[in-house]
Amino acid sequence: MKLKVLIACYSYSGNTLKVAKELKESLSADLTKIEPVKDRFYLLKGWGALREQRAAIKPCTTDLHDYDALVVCCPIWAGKSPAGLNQYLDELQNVKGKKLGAFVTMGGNGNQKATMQIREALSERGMEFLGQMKIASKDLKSGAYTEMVETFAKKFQDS
Ligand SMILES: Cc1cc2nc3c(=O)[nH]c(=O)nc-3n(C[C@H](O)[C@H](O)[C@H](O)COP(=O)(O)O)c2cc1C
Repeated sequence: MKLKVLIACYSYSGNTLKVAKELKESLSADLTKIEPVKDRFYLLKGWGALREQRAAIKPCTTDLHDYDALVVCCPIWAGKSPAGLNQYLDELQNVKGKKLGAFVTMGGNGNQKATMQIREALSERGMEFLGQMKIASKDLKSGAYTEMVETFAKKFQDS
């Protein structure tokens, strides 16, 4: 069965959005952009993420009523997910019983907690976690991310 997938993408400088657009093509998915109402200075971005804060976001698709699956994606900030992304997770509706995936883009290759944060927050609300992907800047530069996207997409094609 072909899943109807929503990709919810937070991207500050475009890396995550670039990957999200490729996944969108691969899955014929819809894409909604998560954008903060206010931009914050670099250090406050990191601090908000580190402290698992919330930050107001502009209207976007938060109701999963018409979807079978959700892929949440964002950059890593201070090892974690941006405050606006955390806010988005809180605002999601009709998540129970739906499939979930998460991916992050990041400068380095560290032990990043963001995909776990997304998984935990939404598994608690009854979503079924299908998989994750972590894309480093070097994967974006070399083009290796394309194959990673195809492998990740398969989890949503075969369900
Ligand atoms: C405030 C801030 C904090 C960051 N913290 C990390 C980090 O802890 N680890 C890491 O690997 N990259 C970190 N980065 C780099 C971004 O995760 C990386 O460049 C990402 O691909 C950006 O995605 P975007 O272009 O979609 O915003 C940070 C970037 C910013 C702006």
